[in-house]
Amino acid sequence: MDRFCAPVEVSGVEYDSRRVRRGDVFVAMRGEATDGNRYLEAAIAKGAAAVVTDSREAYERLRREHVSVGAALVERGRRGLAEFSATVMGHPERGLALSAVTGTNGKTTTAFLLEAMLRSVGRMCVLIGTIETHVGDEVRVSPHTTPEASDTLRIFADGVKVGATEAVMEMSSHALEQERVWGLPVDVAMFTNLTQDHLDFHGTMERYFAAKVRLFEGVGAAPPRVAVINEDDWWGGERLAHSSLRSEVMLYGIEGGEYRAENVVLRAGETRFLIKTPYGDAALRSSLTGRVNVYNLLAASCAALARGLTLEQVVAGAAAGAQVPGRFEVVPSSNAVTVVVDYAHTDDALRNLISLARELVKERSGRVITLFGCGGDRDKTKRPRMGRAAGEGSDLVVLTSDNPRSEDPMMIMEEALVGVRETAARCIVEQDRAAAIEIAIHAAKVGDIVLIAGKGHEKVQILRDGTVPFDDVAVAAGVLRGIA
Ligand SMILES: CC(=O)N[C@H]1[C@@H](OP(=O)(O)OP(=O)(O)OC[C@H]2O[C@@H](n3ccc(=O)[nH]c3=O)[C@H](O)[C@@H]2O)O[C@H](CO)[C@@H](O)[C@@H]1O[C@H](C)C(=O)N[C@@H](C)C(=O)N[C@H](CCC(=O)O)C(=O)O
Ligand SMILES: Nc1ncnc2c1ncn2[C@@H]1O[C@H](COP(=O)(O)OP(=O)(O)OP(=O)(O)O)[C@@H](O)[C@H]1O
Ligand SMILES: N[C@H](CCC[C@H](N)C(=O)O)C(=O)O
Ligand SMILES: [Mg+2]
Repeated sequence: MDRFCAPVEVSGVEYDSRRVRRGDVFVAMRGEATDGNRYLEAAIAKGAAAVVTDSREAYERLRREHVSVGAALVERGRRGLAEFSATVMGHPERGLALSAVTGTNGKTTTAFLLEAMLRSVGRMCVLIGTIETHVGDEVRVSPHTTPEASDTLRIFADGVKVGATEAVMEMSSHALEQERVWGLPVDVAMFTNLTQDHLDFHGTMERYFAAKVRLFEGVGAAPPRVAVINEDDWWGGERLAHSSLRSEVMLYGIEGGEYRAENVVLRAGETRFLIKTPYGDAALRSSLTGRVNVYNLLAASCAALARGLTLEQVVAGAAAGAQVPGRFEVVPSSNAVTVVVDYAHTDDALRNLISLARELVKERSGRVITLFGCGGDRDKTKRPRMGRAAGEGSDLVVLTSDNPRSEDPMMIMEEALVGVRETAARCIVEQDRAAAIEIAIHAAKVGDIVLIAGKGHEKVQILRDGTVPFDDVAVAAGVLRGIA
């Protein structure tokens, strides 16, 4: 890396020219949609004191045309962003013990559970993930599941300031691949599972897996001290656990694993099992619903043990962990129809969700009605797979829009319909999500369950013409009130 060629005092580090403030270092990075180097002048006009760039051409231009602005050339923008941010902020990452979770599904839930366990023994935490960001008791919005390094470090710094000692964060495959997490010293790393998603970005399952594996190799930092891995998942048990890990390994599962759930009892609003560990066994109870949450509870329990909690503290913390917004969230109603909002947006998650619903309605001979859509500007190959998964277990499918983003919603639904048509399920297609929710709930009879999948906690719908407020729980509650 070339050194700054002008002596500068800097106040902060920023990678988006639109957010630069006077005295900041602007890190210009080449991206997929655009190139931060196009915005050098904009950043300087806003008062950038120095520019770090990953483009030699831009660096030369800076030295010629902006002699009063500091300049540095780095090989990779995101690494530069992480390293400059950590230096400027005085290394807040060193003040927190970091637990990180990756995997296709279950990251948010596992992170919430671990945070609840750590809090239950009085440890103050930072939490970074899809739904929201926590700095101790303060709740902030999360624009991304895993932020860029400068944003993460700022959150960490705020956490350290208010006395946090632990951080729990989701590390998405995008973030691992792009090295948004460069230099973060992970103490405990968790792998939940790998099933198909994001192939638009990663291309193949092997490359998607390779991105997840980076968490266990260390991204610009030492490998994690402890690796917590789902042994029942093929990619976890057969591949990751057998790779050359340099961490202490904790394997969990229901079928396998040294940390194992036995005598599993699943009911609506209650999950109980015996957690068997090398430290002894304990009865664990949680208000979360479904087999997938047994896995999330096991992952969080292993991580909490690795962070020094006793098994008694872990089970007490699991009992204290509350509902995760938009994850098997039952919409309150006085009606005899059960309506559930869930964030299932892959075929695997839909299949798990539907089989859980099927179990729950079995005794009362109810039907399963599944509403879903597929996100635009995301993996197209998962659309027919999601359609097939929805159709296979449901009595009725209501196919609608999720977040179409820049795409034509009708085209997205056509692609999903291909999969539904391979099954025997009856299918109603309604592009307007609110109208579709109404159709699904009105189609339900006493004893039925209506699954509203895909958007979970989200409070907006992203359409081609803009982003509009939208909340599955609120819409469903409104429909239920209307028929109460
Ligand atoms: C595919 C992807 O991950 N893209 C993210 C990535 O974009 P990129 O590297 O291609 O950057 P770019 O948009 O080309 O811009 C290049 C640079 O120019 C800068 N810029 C751009 C415009 C401008 O006016 N000024 C300026 O300085 C940008 O800030 C950036 O530094 O870096 C950008 C800056 O942080 C993100 O906004 C962008 O998220 C897009 C919007 C996105 O939708 N990301 C999703 C897919 C994502 O990351 N999701 C995962 C969770 C997925 C999951 O596991 O389910 C997540 O961690 O949130
Ligand atoms: N351990 C699990 N295994 C499989 N499916 C799961 C698991 N946990 C949750 N799910 C399903 O996946 C959905 C999303 O769960 P969660 O938000 O915890 O995952 P995530 O990995 O954070 O997802 P995202 O990458 O979109 O943020 C849930 O609503 C549920 O349907
Ligand atoms: N983190 C995931 C969330 C998908 C949620 C679903 N509602 C959609 O918009 O596809 C993604 O960005 O792919
Ligand atoms: Mg998440």
